[in-house]
Amino acid sequence: MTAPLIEGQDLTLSFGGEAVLDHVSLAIFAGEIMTLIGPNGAGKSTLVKALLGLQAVEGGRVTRKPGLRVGYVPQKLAIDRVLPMTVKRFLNLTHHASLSDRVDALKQVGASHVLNSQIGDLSGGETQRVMLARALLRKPDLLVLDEPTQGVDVAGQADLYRLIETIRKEQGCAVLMISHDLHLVMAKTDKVVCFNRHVCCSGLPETVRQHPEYRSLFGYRAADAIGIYHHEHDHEHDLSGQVVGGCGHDHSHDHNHDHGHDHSHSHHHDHDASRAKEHLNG
Ligand SMILES: Nc1ncnc2c1ncn2[C@@H]1O[C@H](COP(=O)(O)OP(=O)(O)OP(=O)(O)O)[C@@H](O)[C@H]1O
Repeated sequence: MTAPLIEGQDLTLSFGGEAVLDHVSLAIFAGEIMTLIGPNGAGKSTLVKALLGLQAVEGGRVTRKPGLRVGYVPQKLAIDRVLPMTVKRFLNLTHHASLSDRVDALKQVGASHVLNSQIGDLSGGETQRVMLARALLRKPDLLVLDEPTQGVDVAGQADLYRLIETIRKEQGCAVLMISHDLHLVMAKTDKVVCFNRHVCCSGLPETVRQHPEYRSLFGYRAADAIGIYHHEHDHEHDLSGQVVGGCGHDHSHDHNHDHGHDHSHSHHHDHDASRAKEHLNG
């Protein structure tokens, strides 16, 4: 097997005494689309930064292929949107690219029309495309996208995932993404890593969607992503609604766990089923 582009082995890191990376091992290989999913505060962005060498870890080792070129689109735009700046100029900020390269990069992401627009005037979808174009100017072996569809409406989200797939095909680059769009991820990813401070489960989307830890983390949204409703509980909740057992560490974070009542036994939830259907229909 060829060497991975990036490999993290047994990574550990704590913030304020709380483990954010708890013995995490992960490898990303050339040409694959890998998506990290997990609840808010699960440590996904921290893991990505650790893999890119932007965040120091306390234990473990990160190995990157020598000469690896990475195009990284972070979660938060580090530019002042009030500052007057055209897209043309923005694309030239971090490294100089010829005008024709900038025009080509915008064409690749279907955003040629914004070349002379002000950054602050772009829609959510256009902003994400410009950020992608900027990452592509590095001719990356690996594109790293932290929530590429933030600020983008539902129809636009599907378009963006299609675009990412096309870019992967045309450029032959690997893609490492963080996403909350479960159903789209399940359709457009080679490998899914379900993450909550440690790797809960990983593999093909079909494999992960069968996994009890995936279901326990995402509740009815997991069913939404599957397209059928069949919810089995493999874990229990304590009185405050925290998950006991299963993948759920005892964090004070939102687990996206949408159960307001106690159910410490295994059964099917009709009310959640109808909500999942509503979600699917609407
Ligand atoms: N530099 C830092 N110093 C202290 N705490 C941090 C730092 N970076 C992240 N954290 C904390 O670590 C935890 C994980 O954060 P992280 O942003 O990695 O989660 P995430 O899974 O990407 O979340 P989200 O889905 O909400 O973006 C959070 O509790 C966060 O507050």
